[in-house]
Amino acid sequence: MPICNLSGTSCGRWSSWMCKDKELPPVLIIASISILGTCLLVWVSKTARGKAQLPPGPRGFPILGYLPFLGPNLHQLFMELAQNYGPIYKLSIGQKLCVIISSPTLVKEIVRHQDVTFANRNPTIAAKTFSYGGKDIAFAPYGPEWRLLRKVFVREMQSNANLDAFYSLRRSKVKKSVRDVYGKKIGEPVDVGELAFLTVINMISGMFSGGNLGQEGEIDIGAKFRVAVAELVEILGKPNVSDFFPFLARFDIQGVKRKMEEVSQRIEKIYDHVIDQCIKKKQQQSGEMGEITDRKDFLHFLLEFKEQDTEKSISRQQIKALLMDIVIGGIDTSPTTVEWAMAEMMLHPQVMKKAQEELTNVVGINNLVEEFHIQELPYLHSIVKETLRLHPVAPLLLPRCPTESCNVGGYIIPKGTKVFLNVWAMHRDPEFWDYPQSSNQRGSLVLYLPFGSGRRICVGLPLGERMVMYLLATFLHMFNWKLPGGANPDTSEKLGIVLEKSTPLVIIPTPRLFNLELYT
Ligand code: HEM
Repeated sequence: MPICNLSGTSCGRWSSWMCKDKELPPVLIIASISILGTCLLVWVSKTARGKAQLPPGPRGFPILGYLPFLGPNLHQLFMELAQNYGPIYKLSIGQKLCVIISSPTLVKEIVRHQDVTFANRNPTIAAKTFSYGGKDIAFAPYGPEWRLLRKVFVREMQSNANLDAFYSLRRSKVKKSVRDVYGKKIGEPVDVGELAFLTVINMISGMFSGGNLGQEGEIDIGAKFRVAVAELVEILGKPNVSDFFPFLARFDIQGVKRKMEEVSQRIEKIYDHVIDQCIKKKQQQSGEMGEITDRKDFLHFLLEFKEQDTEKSISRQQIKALLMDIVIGGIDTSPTTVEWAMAEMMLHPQVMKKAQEELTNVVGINNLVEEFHIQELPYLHSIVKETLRLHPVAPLLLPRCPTESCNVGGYIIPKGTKVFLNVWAMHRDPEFWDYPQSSNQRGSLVLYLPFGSGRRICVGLPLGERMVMYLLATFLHMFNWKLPGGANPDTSEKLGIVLEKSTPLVIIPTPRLFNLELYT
């Protein structure tokens, strides 16, 4: 075929050498096609390599995406979807692009190799509202302010010395709960989760008020505080359509922002009162003694940083946001873990018996458990570890959000995507764990992350562990427990702000120690 005819024009300067006799030899045509084809292949494969694709994932409806298919237990649904779409997949929820990751290798990629890129959160409107737009630790963007708050929290407030200094306070709250059970509940059904919750909220509010309010003030404020915190947690756990369709945010259709503002203001008033009392006491003490030498409560530490006239100074608003973190991070996580551990032990009475034997050996049958005993209770430690493997309170951690588009497992994750790390699925993966028979792990790839990992790892880990161990040890050492009617406890889950038991564990205590004076 005369090539020049293809263009429909006469041969110009460039083609004149080809067009001598108006036809190309077949060998030249084949060679040209091969060269062109090879170039095209190289170009296509280079472009494909350079431009990674989004991960695969289910389609969902137009506009709504996968929203209509979501249920309350996202962690379970996400694990089921992983069976179809693999360890990394995407979902559109309304206008929000989400990526779910559930393999140890890819999770490591996020929390270790690309930790800085993924060190941001994607807070919901409710979370932004109670944290003054992300002035706290949990929702602050990764940067100098977040670093300063974390440093203060980890090095000063959660240092071993400071946690030890608060032991007498924790001890008095635990003793009070034992007294209450012994006084009113022997032989009666007890809601263990509620018992643990009340003990922990008393410990935590005592730790930041440091006894500045006096007995009556604490009881009065404690009651108001408990009600407000319960409301706040409920609002925080509810899905909000404005989070998935940001253009609706201004209408606040479900009233989530309004309700959160209202309850946050109530809590803020309590904080303001406690902060003022603390400032007053601090001034009195420094007037009397020049320097405060006794134990420092959380607020003392924070106020010291507030007074510094340097870039290390913390504002009153940041102090209140941080107190919110302590409350929200602390009061639901530890009691829920205690409740799960007790439920698992009710299902496996031989485990409870062994834990009680360990306590008898270490503590003594006529002594109270003290926090220093905790280090000598390896069996109880392994029960807590196994509980957090099976029932991590944050099964999807707190979602991460990349600050720039990046590549994970050969797929692109665009900037601003909400990234869920499904540790719940990882903790139960039969490829890595001999579940459910035992917690034996196979291979070195296993990841166990109930407290998260990387820069955003749980900042309250030392306090959380102490509270869980101390409470569990006390409940097991002081009482024998049985199920009403002998029925096995239900272990189905409900994901709210934390992964709770869907029905509360209600069990009956009887005293275990001979010396009944220890209960009063
Ligand atoms: C059994 C107890 C606890 C468990 C299982 C737990 C678990 C977690 C998890 C999984 C995260 C997310 C980590 C990540 O994204 O990688 C987290 C973050 C956090 N936790 Fe805990 N937590 C516990 C107790 C506490 C306590 C007692 C406090 C406060 C006193 C606390 C305060 C926080 C804060 C402020 C963050 C956000 C850290 C950041 O974004 O930099 N937690 N926790």
